[in-house]
Amino acid sequence: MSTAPAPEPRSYSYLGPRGTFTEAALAQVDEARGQEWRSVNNVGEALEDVVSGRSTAAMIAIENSIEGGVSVAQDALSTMPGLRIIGEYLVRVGFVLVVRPGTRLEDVKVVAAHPVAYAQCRGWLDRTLPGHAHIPASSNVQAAAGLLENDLADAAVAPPNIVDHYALDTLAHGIIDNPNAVTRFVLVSTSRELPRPTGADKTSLVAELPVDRAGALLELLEQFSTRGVNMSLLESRPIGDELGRYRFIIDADGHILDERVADAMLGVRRFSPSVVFLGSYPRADGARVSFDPRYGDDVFIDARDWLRAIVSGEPDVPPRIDGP
Ligand SMILES: O=C(O)C(=O)C[C@]1(C(=O)O)C=C[C@@H](O)C=C1
Repeated sequence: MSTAPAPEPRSYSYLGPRGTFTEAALAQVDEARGQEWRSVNNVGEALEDVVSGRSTAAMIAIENSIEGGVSVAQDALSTMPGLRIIGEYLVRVGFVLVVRPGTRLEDVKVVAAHPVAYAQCRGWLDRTLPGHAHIPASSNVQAAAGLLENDLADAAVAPPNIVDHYALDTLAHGIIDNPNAVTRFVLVSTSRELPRPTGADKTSLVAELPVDRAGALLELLEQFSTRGVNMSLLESRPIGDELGRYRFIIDADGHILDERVADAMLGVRRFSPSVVFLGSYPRADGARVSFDPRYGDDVFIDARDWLRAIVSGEPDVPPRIDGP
């Protein structure tokens, strides 16, 4: 009797050290349980692990409800070839201010924080510690761990459970400017296999505009609106080669195997000098995509069959009785 081959061991890279929100996002991935987890120092290293084959996939933060897009992640996904988003995960975030035991609030002059975390606590920090200086840290947990490694900073912005792991004192709880803050994470791999459509999917892409063409951005947006495809994210990032050149990061509702999304992608490809498909994957919130029946799969298929019949000289395809 032949037995099925054992599944290949997998490894997952994430921004460490242990205790980061990125680790909490990875903990939501069923297939990652019991597999190797590689703690790395930044998003570039996590994605490099995937490209080089050291890791099967990497979890990276892509957007925060207060700070917006995580630019380092958006830029890396736009420029490193061969990467695909295969899953999306949400983590509610909150922060405390921690210090070495004995430090008082009035002693705090320098605060270590991950830039995205700092931006989310900026209002509280400016009000409570006017004139403080900020030292960027590679992650929220590293900001806190660094307090015990050197005295470059007096305090750190860190996740609420940090004192369970490090001998630090909490000076203030709930320092985030909006208590409902959420960070969106994506799982990235080099797999060419498309996650199957679920009816609650998202498609991510990056597109550049034709140079110096009036209305080019409107034309990009029309590729989606004329196919009834809703966009949930549109952000611009500088391409970097000269002033005034931008690429657009787009999240659209639906899966590339949905006819209306595929047709919109063909439109973008015809119009944009550079378009990168980043993936179609299930939405973390599970919200089903709603769209006008005029943009259902059957309408696109019918139109294609009609055209094919004309071109190949086949008998006329009868008109759609429920036509748009
Ligand atoms: O994962 C962590 O804990 C991080 O420090 C990273 C990160 C990010 O890269 O945006 C993740 C979530 C928070 O909103 C702030 C920072």
